[in-house]
Amino acid sequence: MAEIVLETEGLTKRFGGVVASDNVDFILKARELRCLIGPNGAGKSTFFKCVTGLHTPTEGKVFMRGQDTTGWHPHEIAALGVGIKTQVPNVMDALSVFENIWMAARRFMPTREANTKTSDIIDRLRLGPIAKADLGRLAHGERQRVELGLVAVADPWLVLLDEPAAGMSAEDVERMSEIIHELTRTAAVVIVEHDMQFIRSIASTVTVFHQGALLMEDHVDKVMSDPVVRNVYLGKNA
Ligand SMILES: Nc1ncnc2c1ncn2[C@@H]1O[C@H](COP(=O)(O)OP(=O)(O)OP(=O)(O)O)[C@@H](O)[C@H]1O
Repeated sequence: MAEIVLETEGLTKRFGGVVASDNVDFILKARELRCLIGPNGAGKSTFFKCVTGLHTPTEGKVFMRGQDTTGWHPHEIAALGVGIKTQVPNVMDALSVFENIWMAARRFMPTREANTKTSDIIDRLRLGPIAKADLGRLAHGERQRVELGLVAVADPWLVLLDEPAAGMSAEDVERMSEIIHELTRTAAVVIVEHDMQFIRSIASTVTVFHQGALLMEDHVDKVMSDPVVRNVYLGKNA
């Protein structure tokens, strides 16, 4: 049986009277790919932030590979082998793609190994043609791929991505979906996402949030054709 890499038990976060995450029980197994979806304000980001250490849950627990990580800081979680891509990237525009990825690699390994690892990531994420370009000169979709490279460099067994396809062209979305599939060869991946085209192209199990709680969890096709989800929670975007 596949190992459980991420589990939450009764995960609850309150902001004053608002229950932003409501008693969420969630399980993700090794190399699974899961999208978290739901309408605006459904609690996806709050759940993501409680898991990645950006918020401390009011109640409940988070376990990663069985280790209780509730209330841990993001850097402590990253040190376990978890790759986190938030919407606030930690990159340097004046450095090249290679240099940015190399700097991330160097945090985890000696220089020579970092050189090899950076080349490997550049191949895996198909960044070869832009490896020497300064990050500040890249198009949005290319930047997003580089940011994924920074996450992949540490060989994570769990990758947590917040809206990786936001603002991308259809072509970029397709490429991002290929890359995410490639990541699942070695890691479980959780993605908070709004982009329905991207979610369909990934065609994984989706977890639907509503009013902070889990509403439904099933294959994307089943969820998309569910009348409650379609009419009430996905609305015209479906
Ligand atoms: N820091 C905060 N302080 C107060 N209320 C918050 C805070 N963060 C989120 N909330 C509230 O918690 C609820 C869930 O918000 P959350 O951002 O988690 O939803 P979401 O599903 O990620 O929405 P979106 O798709 O718009 O990003 C909302 O009612 C929101 O207003």
